[in-house]
Amino acid sequence: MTELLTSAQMRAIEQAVIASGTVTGLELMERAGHGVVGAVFQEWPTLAATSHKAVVLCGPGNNGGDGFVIARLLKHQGWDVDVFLYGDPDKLPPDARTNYERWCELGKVEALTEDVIDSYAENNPETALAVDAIFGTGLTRPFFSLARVQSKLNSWQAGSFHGNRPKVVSVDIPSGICADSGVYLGRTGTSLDQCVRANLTVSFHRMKLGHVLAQGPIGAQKTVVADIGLENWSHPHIPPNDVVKLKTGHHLGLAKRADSHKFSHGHALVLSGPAGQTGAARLAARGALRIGAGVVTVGSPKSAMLENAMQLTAIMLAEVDGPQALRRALRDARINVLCLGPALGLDARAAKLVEVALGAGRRTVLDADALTLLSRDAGIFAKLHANCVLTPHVGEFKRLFPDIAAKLDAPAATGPAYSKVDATRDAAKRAGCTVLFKGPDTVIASPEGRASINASLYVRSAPWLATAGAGDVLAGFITGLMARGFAPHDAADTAAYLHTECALSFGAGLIAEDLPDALPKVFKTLGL
Ligand SMILES: NC(=O)C1=CN([C@@H]2O[C@H](COP(=O)(O)OP(=O)(O)OC[C@H]3O[C@@H](n4cnc5c(N)ncnc54)[C@H](OP(=O)(O)O)[C@@H]3O)[C@@H](O)[C@H]2O)[C@@H](O)CC1
Ligand SMILES: Nc1ncnc2c1ncn2[C@@H]1O[C@H](COP(=O)(O)OP(=O)(O)O)[C@@H](O)[C@H]1O
Ligand SMILES: [K+]
Repeated sequence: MTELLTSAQMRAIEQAVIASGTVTGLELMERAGHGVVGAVFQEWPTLAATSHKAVVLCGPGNNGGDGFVIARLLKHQGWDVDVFLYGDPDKLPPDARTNYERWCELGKVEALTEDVIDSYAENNPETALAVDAIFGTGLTRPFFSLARVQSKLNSWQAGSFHGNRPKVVSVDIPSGICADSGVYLGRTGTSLDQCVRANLTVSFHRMKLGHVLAQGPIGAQKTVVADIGLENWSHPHIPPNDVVKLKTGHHLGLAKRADSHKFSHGHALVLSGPAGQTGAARLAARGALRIGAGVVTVGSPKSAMLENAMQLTAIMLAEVDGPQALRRALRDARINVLCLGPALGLDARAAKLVEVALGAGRRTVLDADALTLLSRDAGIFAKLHANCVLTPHVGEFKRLFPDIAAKLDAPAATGPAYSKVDATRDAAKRAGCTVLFKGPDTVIASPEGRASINASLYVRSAPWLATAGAGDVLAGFITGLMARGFAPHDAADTAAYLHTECALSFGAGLIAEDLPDALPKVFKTLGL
C-alpha cells in the first residue's frame, strides 16, 4: 500500500514541515526542481550526456516556481533554455517570485500566449525538452486561454514538432488535470485531445489522486515520484481514513498456515442461474477456490444440476432451487460467505434468493444481476449490511446510485472536482457496506470512509481485462478471500489487485477462464 494524497493533504504536510522550522518553502521548491531534472536525466540518459535546448512553460503559482528552478538548473548544465510565463510576474507567490528573479539573472522571460507558442514551435525545431510547469495542485477552475498551448504540447509529445519529438515533462501533474479527481478541467465539451499529454510526470512526495483517477492517467505515459524530504511528515492531523491507499503487492496476507485444514479457509456458496446461464457462477466459483477458499459449492437450481455437474470437479454442487432450499443450505454454519449475481437472473426467484441471502447476515458478495435487483427494490437494498461487498461496473453503479453517478458525470466547473473516490465513498455510506466501483481505476470504499484504489494503469495497464466474465471472476476472488477470513474491504482491494496481476501475468489473448488459473504463477511471484 502507498498513499495517494489530495492537494489539501499535500499542502497540510508542506505547511506543517515549514512551520516546524526544519525546511523553508524555498528549499522545498529547490528540491522539487532538482527532483524533476534528476528524473528527466534518469528517464532519458542521452539528455544528461550533452546539453540541449529546452522550453519551460511557467504558470502563475508555485508550479511555475518549480519551472523557474528547473530552467536555472538546466542552464547551469549548459542548456539553452527559453522561459515563458503565463501571468503577471508581480503577482507570483513569494517563493516563485524569488526563483523568477533568480532566473532573470540568467535569461529572459516572455509572456506565454497561444500566438507566441505557435511561433516558438516554428522557429525552434531543435528543442529537445518541453517542461509543463503551468498548473499543479493549485488548479481551481478551467482555463481557456491556453487551449492551443495545451494541444501544442500534446502534439509535440505525439511527434508533430518538425518531425522532431521533444520530451514533454509535466511538473507534479499535467496542467489542466484536477489533482484530486483526475478530471480534465477544460472548456465544457473540449476534446481531451487538448489536454497536456506528457511523456513523464514528476510528482512530489506522493502521487496525487488525480494521477490515477478518471482522465488523469491519459495526461502522462509515466508518473514518477521525487522525494523532497517530507518522509517523516506523513499526515499531521489528517485522519487515517481520509488518506486513500493505492494497492500494491506488499503485505497481502495470503499465506496459509501449515497446521490449517480445509475448513480453516472457509466454505463459499456461489449461487448459479438457471439452465443455460450457469457459466458465470462457475467462473466465480473457480476464482474463489483458486484464491484459497477451503471449500466452494455451487448452489444450482434443479434445472441446471446436470449442466453444472458436467463441468465441476473440485467444486462441489448442491441443489438450491429456491429461497427455501437456500435457508436449508444455510443451516450449515460452515458456509461463511455467499456470492450472488453472476447470471443469477432477474426473476422473482432470484430476487427472493438475494433477500434470503441478505437476511442471513453472512459475508456476501453481490455482483451483476444481484445489483440490478437491488436497484429495483428499495426493500432489498435496505437489507444490505456491513458484511456485504457490492461490485458495480459503471452501468450498474448508475442504476444503483443514479444521483451520485449524475454528480460524478456533471461537467466540473471548479476544482477540486467531485471524484470517483467521493462517489464510491458516498455510495458505500448509503449502502452501509463496502462498494468496489470497477474500471481501470477501481475504487473500493467502506461506510466509515476508508478508500483504496487498484490502478490498472501505466505499467499495470491491463486492457485485456475488458472481457466478458472478468467481473464474475473478480466476484469469486473477493468471495474466496472473505471465506479465508479477510474483512470485506481487505478482500475487495486484495482481489482487485490480484485480478490485475493475473491479467498482466497471462498477457494478451486473456479470456475470463484464464484469470483463476493465472493465480498460482502470480502467487509464486509474490513469494507464496
Ligand atoms: N505542496 C508542496 O509541498 C510543494 C508544492 N510545490 C509546487 O507547488 C504547486 C502548487 O502550487 P500552487 O498552490 O501555487 O498552485 P499552482 O498549481 O501553481 O497554481 C495556482 C495558481 O494558479 C491560479 N489558477 C488556478 N486555476 C487557474 C485558472 N484556471 N486560470 C488562471 N489561474 C488559475 C491560482 O490563482 P487563484 O485561484 O488564486 O486565482 C494560483 O495563482 C505544486 O503543484 C508543486 O508544483 C513544490 O514547489 C514543492 C512542494
Ligand atoms: N480497460 C480496462 N483496464 C483494466 N481493467 C478493466 C478494463 N475494463 C474492465 N476492466 C476490469 O474488468 C472487469 C470487468 O467486469 P465486468 O464489467 O463486471 O464484466 P463481466 O460482467 O463481463 O464479468 C472489472 O474488474 C473491471 O475493473
Ligand atoms: K504541471
